[in-house]
Amino acid sequence: MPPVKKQVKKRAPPKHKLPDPLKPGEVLTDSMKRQWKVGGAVGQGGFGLLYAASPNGPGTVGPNAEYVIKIEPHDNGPLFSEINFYLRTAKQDMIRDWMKAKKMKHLGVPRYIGSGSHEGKMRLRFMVMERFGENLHKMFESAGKVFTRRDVAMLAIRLLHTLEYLHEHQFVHADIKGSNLLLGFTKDTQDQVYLVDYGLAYRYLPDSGHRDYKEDPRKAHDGTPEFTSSDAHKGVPAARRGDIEILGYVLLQWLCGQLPWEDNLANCDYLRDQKIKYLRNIPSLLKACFPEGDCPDEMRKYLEYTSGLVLNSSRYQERPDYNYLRGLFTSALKKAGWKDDGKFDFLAAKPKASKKGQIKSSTDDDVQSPQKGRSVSPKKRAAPKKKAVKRRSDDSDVSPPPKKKAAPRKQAVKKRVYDDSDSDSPSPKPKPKAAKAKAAKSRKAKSPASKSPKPKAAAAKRGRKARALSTIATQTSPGLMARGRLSNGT
Ligand SMILES: Nc1ncnc2c1ncn2[C@@H]1O[C@H](COP(=O)(O)OP(=O)(O)OP(=O)(O)O)[C@@H](O)[C@H]1O
Repeated sequence: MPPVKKQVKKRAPPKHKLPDPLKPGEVLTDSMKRQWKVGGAVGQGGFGLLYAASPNGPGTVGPNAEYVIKIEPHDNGPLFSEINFYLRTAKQDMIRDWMKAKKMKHLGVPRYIGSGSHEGKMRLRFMVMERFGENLHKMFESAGKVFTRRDVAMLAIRLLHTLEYLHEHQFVHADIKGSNLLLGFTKDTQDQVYLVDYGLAYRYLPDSGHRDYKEDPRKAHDGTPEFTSSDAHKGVPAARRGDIEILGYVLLQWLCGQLPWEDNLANCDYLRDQKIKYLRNIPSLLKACFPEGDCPDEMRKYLEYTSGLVLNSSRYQERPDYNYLRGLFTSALKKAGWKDDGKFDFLAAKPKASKKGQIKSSTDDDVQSPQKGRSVSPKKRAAPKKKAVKRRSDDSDVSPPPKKKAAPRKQAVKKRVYDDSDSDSPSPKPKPKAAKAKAAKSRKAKSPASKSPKPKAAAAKRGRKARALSTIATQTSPGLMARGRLSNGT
């Protein structure tokens, strides 16, 4: 891993505003005239708020309410994009029909429930969603920054189903990562994993046909730095192969603990070059991630497939072979004698559920490594500073934010800064060797030959660091954008 330490110029986040908080008991009426009563706050995004909610009725909204309402100021962009995605892609009957046709019990795409505008002190846009539980990034941290091979295989199968659905409905997600993957809310639904946050979702296949391969440095590096695709690093419109690549990095990180380029997340050109370098030489990527040579075969094959797909610009519009990729993981499970029962090993490492089975919110306490029962200090495990750049899809069925907010080029940028600092100081250095050794031990413990017990140590969860996020919302018009070219290695 080269010790790259280039100076990074950071752009200041664009100005944005958070919505005024809603009062518990406030009633919102959606575009179908259904009324929703707001309960307590359950989350905060970059510049939106989430509340528990129930259909309007007598009494207050309880802690186990089945819905959440996400609100943003009306002239912000991301929620506008998200609602557009949900309306086109995630209507309940669409998802039901797909699952029926594929004989599936679960699909990790949240159903569209409703949306609307609300006039209060400030004009708000809101969306009603099903309520979900804990996110996989927190689970990953609680599990000592490594998931077992069995868990990764079960997750990969579910996520490839989810991506296939999105892709077959003309969209790519473009920001797949643990913090956007939520488990079901109740104990009974914790085998279900939902992909949320469609603020970056992109309609790669509009009615006019698949987008063209066009590099544009001005749009480069959208997404979450460590995971985003080579195409995104070059400013190429997001396509299906990008989601496959991003998922590959996420799975790889879950298995080995840390990606080789996490030493300099602030430098997006470095990340692009590293990813392309390693894609051209998968054995070197595996060596960097698994120094003990214990990379699961299914992961190696997944990466080899991804490399072929991504490094060849003539395969930009290709439909990924979801069956082949899922088959890698189902065969691995079968070969090892593991059942795909959705009973994730990492759940055994998670703090106890509350009385009614809901997952408790996280704390900033130390996290115990379930594999070793060892405590890992928060300092060592602090996430490096990361930010995701978001650009809105340009097809919409909902009324767009007002034009006064639009930038001249009609493009939306949703910029996310993890951690509460926006300083230019370099990211905290990860500890590659320790993480890799831990990951190797965990993989061994879960190898087909061994039958080690599931981790029992109750792990306290750490709270996520505060985030700052900004958006300028506008309409994107790729045809108007100038076409720059970077060396792309294709
Ligand atoms: N349906 C849901 N049920 C429960 N919690 C949710 C749901 N959707 C999102 N959350 C949680 O709310 C928080 C913010 O949600 P989300 O990521 O969608 O917002 P955002 O504005 O896109 O934020 P960011 O992109 O900065 O993460 C996250 O912590 C997420 O885990």
